[in-house]
Amino acid sequence: MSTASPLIIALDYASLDAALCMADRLDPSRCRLKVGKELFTRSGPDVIEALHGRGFEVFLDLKFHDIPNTVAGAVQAAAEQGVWMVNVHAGGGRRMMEAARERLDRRGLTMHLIAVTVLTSMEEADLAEVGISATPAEQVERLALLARDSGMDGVVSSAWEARRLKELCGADFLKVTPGIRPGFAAAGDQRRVMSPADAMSAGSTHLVVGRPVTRAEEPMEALAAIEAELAAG
Ligand SMILES: O=C(O)c1cc(=O)[nH]c(=O)n1[C@@H]1O[C@H](COP(=O)(O)O)[C@@H](O)[C@H]1O
Repeated sequence: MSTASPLIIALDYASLDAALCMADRLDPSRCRLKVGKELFTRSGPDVIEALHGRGFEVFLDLKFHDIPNTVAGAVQAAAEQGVWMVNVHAGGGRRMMEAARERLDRRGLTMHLIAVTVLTSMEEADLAEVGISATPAEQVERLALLARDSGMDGVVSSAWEARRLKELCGADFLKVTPGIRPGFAAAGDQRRVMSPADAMSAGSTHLVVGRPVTRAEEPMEALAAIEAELAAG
């Protein structure tokens, strides 16, 4: 089932059963689901098949970062499982991203292919420690332009960079932003958070939301509250 909703709910669970329990409480016409490293490492492709069987589109968030041929193969494998979106690390460089794009194009595989810029958990001091003297905002801009020029459909960044990325890369370039906190939710361990409505008006095209929905007593009520915040703008 395809949905027009910008909401992607992060299924951050340690078992297939727990993830499917949550999926069964959500509506595939009102959100997509994100499967990350922990769940996929435990469950393997079974989780993707099970979510597809329930009508959900899946964002496979494995943040591939390796030599070009290896990443191209991994991206091909994701596309052949019918995944809606997959991501790689823009830090893997132009040749890696181009190889992934070329592999999909050559096989006629359609799937959104996006690149992670700077993780929302990283601050300027963390970048300095790995030899990057730019600020997070500067580094996000640099990697977003590289990702666009290397054939990516969009990037993952914090919503705080979305406005600038829209100016630089256009409205159609996907801007998938985690760190979203509706009015009713606590920031928790996220540092650079933004409300759903502010993130959309800044230029985000998709909002990744985890705990505000998955830890709510009634996940669909939490999702409806986010939809109401979006509608109120
Ligand atoms: O790639 C991601 O989805 C991601 C990138 C990033 O920079 N920061 C970030 O929080 N995420 C993911 O977004 C989700 C946020 O979940 P909550 O903080 O519970 O809303 C988690 O699954 C994170 O792994």
